Amino acid sequence: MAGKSVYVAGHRGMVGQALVRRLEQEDCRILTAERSVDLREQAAVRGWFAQHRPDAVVLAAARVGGIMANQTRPGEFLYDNIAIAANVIEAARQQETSKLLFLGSSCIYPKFADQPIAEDALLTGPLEPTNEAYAIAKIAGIKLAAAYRRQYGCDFISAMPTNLYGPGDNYDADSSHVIPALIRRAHHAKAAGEDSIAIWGTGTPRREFLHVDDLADACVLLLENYSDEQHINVGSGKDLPIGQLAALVARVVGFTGRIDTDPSKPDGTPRKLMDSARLSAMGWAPRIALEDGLRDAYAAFLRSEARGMGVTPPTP
Ligand SMILES: NC(=O)C1=CN([C@@H]2O[C@H](COP(=O)(O)OP(=O)(O)OC[C@H]3O[C@@H](n4cnc5c(N)ncnc54)[C@H](OP(=O)(O)O)[C@@H]3O)[C@@H](O)[C@H]2O)C=CC1
Ligand SMILES: C[C@H]1O[C@H](OP(=O)(O)OP(=O)(O)OC[C@H]2O[C@@H](n3cnc4c(=O)[nH]c(N)nc43)[C@H](O)[C@@H]2O)[C@@H](O)[C@@H](O)C1=O
Repeated sequence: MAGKSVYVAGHRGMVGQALVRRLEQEDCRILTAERSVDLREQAAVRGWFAQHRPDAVVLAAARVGGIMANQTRPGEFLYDNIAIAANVIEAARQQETSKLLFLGSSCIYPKFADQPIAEDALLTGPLEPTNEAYAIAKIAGIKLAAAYRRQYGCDFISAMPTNLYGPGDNYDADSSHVIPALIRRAHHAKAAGEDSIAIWGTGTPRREFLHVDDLADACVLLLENYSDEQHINVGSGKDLPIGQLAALVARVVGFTGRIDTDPSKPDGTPRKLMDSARLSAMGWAPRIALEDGLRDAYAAFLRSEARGMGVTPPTP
């Protein structure tokens, strides 16, 4: 990284913000693009790359959302993510970018893959229907990076993060992932003195969570040390049922009421714990335990609520 220019695509998002925080500790120049550069537009992306010619790219821009957003807006998730991946990867090839890291997601794996899921489970079975569109776009991105390595010799690599959370998350009630949704719901129920909250689905699906700062460390390690076609899993190695997660979030937030389930909402895949042994062998390990990470995320939520209301945030 020393002396290189690194373009963080999607720097306003949760992962992009974490990457910028992490790259600020490196001897590199961070490049970002205005949001007016719509990465779905081929000419805009080509123009930006021709002007800035980054040495390295981390592709953390995507149409992202939780289970409900994925299920109800598959057209956007498929089109936007295919277009963003194709435009950025092709522009990087044209401008001879020396390193590119594409970010996929653990939802690329078959719904009933053996657990923990190793990288070679890709394309061995049917996908989870709630996020099939997003998964297909992400698989296309992995395959494009791999094909460009094979055909053109581009040093393009891919990482598959598990479910992420942390500062800068999306707290929208309908489109968010489970952790920000539960933080928000428990916080507002506590403030309103309500005696219960409901979680979507049955509470039995298991999920593996990783704090976004641990992902940023993994990305820098891969950028500096990894150069191969094989995509790399990035997970914490631990999962838990959503019902238990909800109890943990309630404890962190200080909500003491009942936690009900809402089986009319989708459960999604029953389990997607990844095998991250390849990355561990390179010397990476997560540093942030789930409960500590949830406290950090709740503090960030309080800061963002306070900014919205123009007041000083309370202590969590
Ligand atoms: N969050 C998670 O749990 C996981 C995320 N990932 C991957 O990590 C990456 C980042 O996700 P995350 O940070 O959570 O998502 P966010 O939604 O927080 O950030 C995505 C960023 O991409 C930008 N973006 C979206 N569309 C365009 C576009 N057409 N042109 C320019 N910029 C665009 C968004 O800008 P704007 O908001 O202005 O539209 C936003 O800043 C994605 O590739 C995602 O697939 C992988 C596994 C899990
Ligand atoms: C990262 C990953 O994110 C998405 O997949 P997902 O893992 O299913 O993500 P999720 O965080 O939205 O839900 C996790 C679990 O939690 C349950 N759940 C309970 N209560 C709420 C709730 O209030 N909101 C949400 N969103 N989920 C809830 C929910 O029913 C599910 O069982 C993919 O579409 C895809 O984008 C992807 O790759």
